[in-house]
Amino acid sequence: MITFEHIRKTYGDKTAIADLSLTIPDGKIFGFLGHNGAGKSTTIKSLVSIIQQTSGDIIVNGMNLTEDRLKIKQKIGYVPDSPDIFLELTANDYWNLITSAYQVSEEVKKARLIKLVNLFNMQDEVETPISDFSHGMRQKTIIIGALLPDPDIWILDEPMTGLDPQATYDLKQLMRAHVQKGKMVIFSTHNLATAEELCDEVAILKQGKLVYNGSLDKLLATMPDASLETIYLKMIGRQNDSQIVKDLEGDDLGE
Ligand SMILES: Nc1ncnc2c1ncn2[C@@H]1O[C@H](COP(=O)(O)OP(=O)(O)OP(=O)(O)O)[C@@H](O)[C@H]1O
Repeated sequence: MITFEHIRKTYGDKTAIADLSLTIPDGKIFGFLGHNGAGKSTTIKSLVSIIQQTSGDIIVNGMNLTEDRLKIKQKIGYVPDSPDIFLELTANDYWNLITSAYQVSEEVKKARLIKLVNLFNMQDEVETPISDFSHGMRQKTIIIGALLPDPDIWILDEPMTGLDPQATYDLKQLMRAHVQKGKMVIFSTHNLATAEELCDEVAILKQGKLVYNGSLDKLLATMPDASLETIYLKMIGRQNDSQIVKDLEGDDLGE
């Protein structure tokens, strides 16, 4: 279980997250939703120790992140929001870097690497520099790296961006299988159809504040027959968007 207790993060005068408290249970797929700049990546980066919160505590399986950073990091597999890292390395060099940082045994590495590389259809690209990859291939390389050490907690910041339909399908299957083992998957997405299909629990952020946190089913039950997109936009979207579209494109919208 992960608990955020009154987390606040400021960048200079700007408050990116304001007094965020929520609980992420084991055995569930947990989705962070919110408009651009809502604070999803800031929340995720605090959890994976890329940045440090200005105040508040993050508790992971009973350990305080500030006190047990390394122990907690060993349990986490993280896919950042941009796959444009370590561009000079080949895919294989990158995976070797990850497995040595996580002290993954050669046996585990071999067994998992072959399966993941085959699953994501990267067999012919193992020795290619990441700089030569398309966006989706870079994304697959990072996902394989994150999952190689077999971490308990998966934290994926917009993981489907740029993935082809097959890789998206496969990743969704992996996410479901991981939580079925009682483990944890946390991800952020702008794709509300994907969130509706995958998430057990969601946190919806607006300008750094929590608008909803809880079961997706309960949220959907607030408006029977409405999609998550409809509910989400009602909660935090503009009310006058159709007028703006008409102003931009005229009245001939085929409505
Ligand atoms: N390094 C930084 N310096 C200053 N401000 C930052 C920095 N990183 C993020 N912010 C600000 O913090 C707020 C939250 O940003 P964050 O990246 O967490 O949003 P997000 O929900 O992940 O957005 P997106 O969906 O666009 O990726 C934004 O207002 C952003 O401008």
